[in-house]
This record gives sequence, C-alpha cells and structure tokens, in this order.
Amino acid sequence: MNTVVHRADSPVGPAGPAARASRALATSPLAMTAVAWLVLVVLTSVFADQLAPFDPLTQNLTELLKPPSATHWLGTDSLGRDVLSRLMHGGDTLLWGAAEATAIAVALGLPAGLLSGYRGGIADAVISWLVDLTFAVPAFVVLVALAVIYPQNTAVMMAVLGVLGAGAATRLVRNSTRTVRDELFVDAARVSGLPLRTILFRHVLPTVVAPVIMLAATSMAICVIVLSSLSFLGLGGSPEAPSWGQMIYEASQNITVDSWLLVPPGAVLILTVIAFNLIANTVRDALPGGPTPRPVRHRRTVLSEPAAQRPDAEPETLLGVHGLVVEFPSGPVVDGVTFAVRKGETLGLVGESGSGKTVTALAIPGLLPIDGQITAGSVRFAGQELAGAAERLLSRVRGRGVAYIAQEPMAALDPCYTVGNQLRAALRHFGATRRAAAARAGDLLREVGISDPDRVMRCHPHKISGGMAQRVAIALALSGDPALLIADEPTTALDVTVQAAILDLFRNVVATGERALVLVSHDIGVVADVCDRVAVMYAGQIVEQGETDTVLRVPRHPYTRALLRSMPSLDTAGRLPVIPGSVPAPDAWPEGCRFAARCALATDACTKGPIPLMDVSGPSPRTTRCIRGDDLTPEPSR
Ligand SMILES: Nc1ncnc2c1ncn2[C@@H]1O[C@H](COP(=O)(O)OP(=O)(O)OP(=O)(O)O)[C@@H](O)[C@H]1O
Repeated sequence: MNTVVHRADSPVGPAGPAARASRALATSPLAMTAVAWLVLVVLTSVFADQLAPFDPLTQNLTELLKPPSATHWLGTDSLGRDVLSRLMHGGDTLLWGAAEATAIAVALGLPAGLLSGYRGGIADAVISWLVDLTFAVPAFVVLVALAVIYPQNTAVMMAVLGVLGAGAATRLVRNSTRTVRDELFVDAARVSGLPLRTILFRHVLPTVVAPVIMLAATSMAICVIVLSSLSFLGLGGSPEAPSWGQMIYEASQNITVDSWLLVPPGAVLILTVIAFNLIANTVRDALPGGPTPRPVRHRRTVLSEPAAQRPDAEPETLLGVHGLVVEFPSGPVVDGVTFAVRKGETLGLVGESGSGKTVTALAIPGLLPIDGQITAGSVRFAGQELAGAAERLLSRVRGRGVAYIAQEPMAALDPCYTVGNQLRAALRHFGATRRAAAARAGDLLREVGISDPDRVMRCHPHKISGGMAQRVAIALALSGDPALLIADEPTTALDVTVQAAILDLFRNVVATGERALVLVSHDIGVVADVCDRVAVMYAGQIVEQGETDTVLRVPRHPYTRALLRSMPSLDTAGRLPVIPGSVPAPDAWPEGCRFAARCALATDACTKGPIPLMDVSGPSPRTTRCIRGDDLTPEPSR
C-alpha cells in the first residue's frame, strides 16, 4: 500500500520558489523589520500632506538651524524649514521614480528573459545581444545628459533607467528559465501537449518569480541611490520640492555650522537602501542553488532523408518505427531501430544501460535533447509521420496521442502545485470543463489505485511517496486519454511491492484493448511480466525481437540469453552470472557483431562485417541479429 510521507530531504519545499521566498520573508525578523520600515516610509510619503507638522516649503527666518525640539522634532534647516516635514515629503518623488524604473525593467525583462531562456536559438542570440548593449551603456552619464535635456523631468529619466535596467532583468530571468526548462516537469508539460504560453506561465513563471522579486528589491535600492545622487547634484527634480538627496546637499553646505542636518536624510536614505537590500538578500537566500542544469532538450528533430510511407505497415499498427537513426554531435547512438506496436499490445524495450532505449523512446514524441537529431528513418504514429514533424504537430500528438511517463515521477511533477491542481489543469487543457475536470481528477486517481484521492489531491508532490508519485504521473499521462503510453523505467526507483502494483496498473491500462504501451526497462524480469512482445537492444541496435514467451524461452541471441541468466529467480543458487565487459560506447562500436567481444560463441565470421537482422522460423514473427542463433540451446524454464 502506498503511504503519504513527508520527505524531509526533498529538494523542494511545499510550494515553489515564490512561496519559499515569502515564507523566508515572513519568518526572518530582520526581513520583517525591513518590510515594516519600507511600509512606514511609503505610508509617510503618501500621507505626508496629512501627517507632516509643517509645510515643507515654509521658511521661518527667525528659526534658522535650530536643533531638535518639541516643536521641530528634527530641528530646522538653514532657511528655518521644518526638517521632519521635508523628510516626510522627500520620499515621494524618490520612491515613485524608483518604482517606475523598476516596473519598466521587470515588464521588459520578464517576457524577454522567458522567451530567450525557453526558446534559445535565434531569439536567445538577438535578446542576449540587446542585453549586452544595455550593459555597455553608461547609465549615469546618460541620466546626467537627460537631466540637461529634460530638466527636472524625473519620469523620463527613470523610464530610460528602467529600459537600461531591463538588461539585468532579462539576463536573470533567462538564466532561471534555462535552468527550469529542462526539468522533467516541464518536459512532462510539453509531453502533455500544453501550448508554449501555458508552459511558460504555469510552469516556468512561478520559478522565476522569486529571482524577479530579488531583482526588483535590488533595483529599488539602486534607483533610490541614483535619484538621490541626481538630486544631490541638483539634477533630480524641482529644486523647490523637498527630496532626500537635495536635503543631503543642503546639509553638506552647512556641515561646518551644523552637522546634525546631515543625519536625518542620511539615515533615512541609508535605512531605506539597506531595507531593500535585506529583502533582496532574504529572497536570494530562500532560493535553492537551483535545479541541476541538465543537457538541454530539443524540441525539433531534423530528418536528413524524407520519411517514406511504409507499404509494409500493418493497418492495425498504432506505432511503426522503421530504420530509426538518432545522432548526437559525437555520432549515432541509435542505429536503424525498427519495431511496431499495435493497439492493446505491450512492447518491452530491454537492454543494459547505454544500449539506446531512452533515446529511442524520447525520439518517438520528439523529445530528444537539443543536440540530438533523427537523421534517418521513420516514426509513424496513427498514420502521421512524427520524425522531423513540426513542433505544432508534435504538441498536438503529445498528451492526446502519445503520453510519456518518465523514470523519475517526482521530478516530472511540478513542485509548485498540488496533485489536484496539476491533474485538473491537465484535464482542462484537454477540454474538460472546470466541474468535469474536478470530478475526473478524482476518478483518474482511483483508476490508478489511489484509494483516498481527495487527500492526495491536496498534497504537493514532495508530500507523497515515490510509488504514489508514479501513480499520479500515470494518472496525468492518462488525462489526455492517449492511445500510446511510453513508460521509461517506470518501476526502477520503487521497492518490489510497489513495483508489482505499478506493473499491474500498466496491465490494466492496456487491458481495454484501446491503448498500447511501450515499456522501457533494463530489467528483463519486468518485461517478461508485462509485455506481449520484446525488443532486446544492444549498442544502439535491436538484436532480437519477437513474442516475449518465445524469445525468453528460446532466445536466439546470446545477449538475450545472457540477460536472462543474470535475472534473479527463486531457484537461483549462489552468485548470479554477470555479463562480462560492458556495452561499447557509440564511438567504439565494432564493424561486426557489437556483442562479439562479450560473447562465448563468437567466431571470426561474427566480426567480419555488420550482422543484419534475420528472420527466425517459428509460429510467430521473430528476428535475431546473430549468425549462431540456431546453436543456442533453450533456456531451462525459470
Ligand atoms: N545528450 C546526449 N549527448 C550525447 N550522447 C548521449 C546523450 N544522451 C544519451 N547519449 C548516449 O546515447 C547512448 C544511449 O543512451 P540511452 O540513455 O538511450 O541508453 P539507455 O539504454 O536508455 O540507458 P539507461 O537505462 O542508462 O538510460 C549512450 O551511449 C549515451 O551515452
């Protein structure tokens, strides 16, 4: 039975970075003091007319440079004006100006950074070039020039400062987006066929909110300093209107007569800047080191030779992969893979680590890493060619046609949203009304064997166990009612009991006869348990394929036999035989049989040249890539 557990070591909190940031702010006394100070400054500035004891401009020549008193709490300046009243009015222009520049920087930088980070390619190159341009502009010199051209026009100056600051915002959002773009939950969203807009706003945006808050707080601090500096130079606004920078300037003129005048505006300015920085630092500290960047994902595949219609395709074939070749810059890693899956059928792709199973599985719905390409062959799904297809077609097919279940279900679930939230969103994406989605979400969880769906729906992913997360991932995959499920090592991370339950679940999923399943596993026992047919992969090729019973009972390739012998069973006594050596890396594939170096039956003939797939006579279609297949003795029943 699956249990709901709290994983203390979970890398993610109960919600996303934004929630973590607000919790960090709420629980840090220093940050709360900073927030309180800023609230006080803002309220005082907004209600200065009502709160200030004196008019900030009224001069009283009989009260020059008075020290703090009961009447003038902070004293008077060289023209007899009340310092406290001037201080209260002095924050207005400053804070509005800083807010204007910050809002412009974020408004420009957020979409640009999202686009640049998520799309990459030309968009990234152009936007990065523009960002570099903003970094090259000496902002303060530009502001001084603007102050001369548009005297006392703080709005124009801050707008320009905002545009220049957008470069930093864009860079920050871009980098955060790139980090999250390759997370499995974003892949999962893409696999579900969600449109770009939804993926960006629902899955990527929440993870960049906290960095943006941090940037906004830093930007406010910088803008306050810049505006004060301009006022200090007499360039930052109307000379009559009080401002903190101007007050500091006036105080500096009287420093030998009365140094106290420097204290109130200086202290308020410093405290305000420190408060913004404290908030920025608290938010920064609340952010994790960031999800580990993974190799970038590719959205589009390129086909060097046009995929032809396959005349030999059987009409009931749901998925037909023919001669699939996938290459990375280092060379091919999948080499001419051919298999077909019919409705109601489960095909197992089995082989040791590095044999090319995952790359083959990812190639089907067009989810190869960015530097991987289908360079030959065909992937026909329900009559449509997917190899080299446009992203638009692929996103239509993903989710509704083909659903992909990743090995790490926890990582495939968005940590920012509850299970219910994610399920309902997926169902709504596939056209369900709000009410129908709410009902169907519970049904789906029940279908995948979760007995208390209401409670699980309220949980964030980090609060559920691995087995439960895998069930939720399967429910999510089923939300688009796909015809084909591809499950990549779906039980590897689970304990044996949960593994058995999940395999049962897969059996039920295809039992209706309406769906097909491609199950990727390195465990031939799992494949034997669930799959109707099996394709054994080795070094980028299928080396044997046929009905599971037949292949496992009478393997016709020494690699299949070696895999079977290394499978634990109840009657296994002593140590399990291991296959000596390891799968050759793609750049070390030999000319002849790729398994020859590890094969006890290998002869000179095996290493002379490529071994083609050969038919094996028998009651059902069967192929092997071994010229000595007939010499293999049947495996004793296990
Ligand atoms: N992004 C990549 N760039 C270059 N080579 C890659 C990349 N991804 C995978 N490969 C290579 O492709 C080959 C097949 O990898 P693949 O992950 O498909 O194997 P697998 O059989 O699924 O193994 P595993 O069970 O460990 O995932 C390996 O040699 C691997 O190093």
